[in-house]
Amino acid sequence: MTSPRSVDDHLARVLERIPLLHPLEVQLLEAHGCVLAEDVTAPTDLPPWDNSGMDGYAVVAADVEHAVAESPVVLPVVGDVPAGSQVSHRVQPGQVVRIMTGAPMPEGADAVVPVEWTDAGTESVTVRQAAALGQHVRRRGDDVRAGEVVLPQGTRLGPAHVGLLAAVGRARVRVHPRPRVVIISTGSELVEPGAALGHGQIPDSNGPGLTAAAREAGAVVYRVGIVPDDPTTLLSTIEDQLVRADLVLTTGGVSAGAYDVVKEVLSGLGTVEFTPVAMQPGKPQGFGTVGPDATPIFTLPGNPVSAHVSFEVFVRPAIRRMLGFAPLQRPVVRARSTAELSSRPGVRQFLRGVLTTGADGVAEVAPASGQGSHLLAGLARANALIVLREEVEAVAAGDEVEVMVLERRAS
Ligand SMILES: Nc1nc2c(c(=O)[nH]1)N[C@H]1C(S)=C(S)[C@@H](COP(=O)(O)OP(=O)(O)OC[C@H]3O[C@@H](n4cnc5c(N)ncnc54)[C@H](O)[C@@H]3O)O[C@H]1N2
Ligand code: MOO
Ligand SMILES: [Mg+2]
Repeated sequence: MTSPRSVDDHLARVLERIPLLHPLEVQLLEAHGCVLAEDVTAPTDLPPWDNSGMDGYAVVAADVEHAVAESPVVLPVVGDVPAGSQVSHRVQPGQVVRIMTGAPMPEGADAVVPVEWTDAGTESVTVRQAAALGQHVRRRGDDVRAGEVVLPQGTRLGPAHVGLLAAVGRARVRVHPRPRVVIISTGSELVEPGAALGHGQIPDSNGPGLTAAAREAGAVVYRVGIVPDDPTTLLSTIEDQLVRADLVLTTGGVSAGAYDVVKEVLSGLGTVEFTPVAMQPGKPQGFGTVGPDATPIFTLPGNPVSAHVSFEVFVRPAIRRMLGFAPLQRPVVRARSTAELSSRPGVRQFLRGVLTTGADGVAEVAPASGQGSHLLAGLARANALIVLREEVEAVAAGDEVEVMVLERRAS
């Protein structure tokens, strides 16, 4: 039996073989959540022209400088500029134009009197309060200057970035695209969730669970479904799926069982290596590339918790690398353990944990009940993984431990 590799060594070998996906031009909304692969410059100033910051009246500030409630100034309204109006107006001293928020300032006007400071007149208006020079005028270019890089390459596009791209007139943009991940659950005991169960059968929970995990990590996921423990079917399924995959994930069939067909089929195909990793759960791991395009493939262990933990430790960083994200890992914090813990030396232990803030404001983590690799409900209760590194053998209650924070929050 091959001697186990460390988690760090296995992860490094995996990441060496994971490419950053080539940039593609995609529709603006498809780019949401992706990493920008170009510097985006603004073709024009933003705002593109001076405009009103208030619904009110565009005035010459000097005309209203003495306006007060007891001695208002009355001026003729010579035009009306709703937002979107394409008519250009001009204001001469002694005149005003009614204007709405966002509408272009008429030539000659240099301040806006909000409607609340007036009688809201349409033929003439009574102004009861002075507007200072430039007041409530939003200047051309005060947000963005023409030619300015508004978003540099490498920006991960969140909602405000998508809005800004639209504001500078971009309908398409170059990004590192989402990797297409194919997920195959292997096991002759598996049936689709919801189907009637015969003796010895269980629903496929890895397929849906890892589909959700890969989506959350930013991938586009094709869940192929269930493949029985039959080498021919498995081989043809993998070969068929390669055309649409940037990454393949299988679960099950990689341990020491008589029907562990993933190992059997992939050992003779591509460069897949089956190496135990010194971790618990998640010991049996396989990784390599298959097919003409050297598509990376992970063969994850079948036990549901082992599959999810392996995803967190190896697959999620790989998906993030393809997307161009940094950092690749989940955030790690230190927290006080509420319980005594133990771990085998030389093995990195990942315990499901519930991370909270203690009464004294210090982060505190409690092991979620049950740590067996088949106990999925315990994983669903957890919002963190307690990481006991190789050199750790025992943790006393109250000691600090390393905690990998999962995005899910305990309710
Ligand atoms: N003799 C040995 N037996 C096992 C060893 C070992 O070293 N020697 N390792 C154990 C460890 S650790 C793990 S982890 C598992 C990994 O096994 P496989 O990857 O070969 O997975 P299977 O045997 O196919 O399934 C294991 C377990 O998980 C259930 N399973 C599988 N796929 C799914 C799915 N899609 N949804 C829900 N549940 C699934 C399956 O029914 C089994 O109960 O091997 C240990 N054994
Ligand atoms: O290493 Mo296995 O992944 O415990 O259950
Ligand atoms: Mg097995």
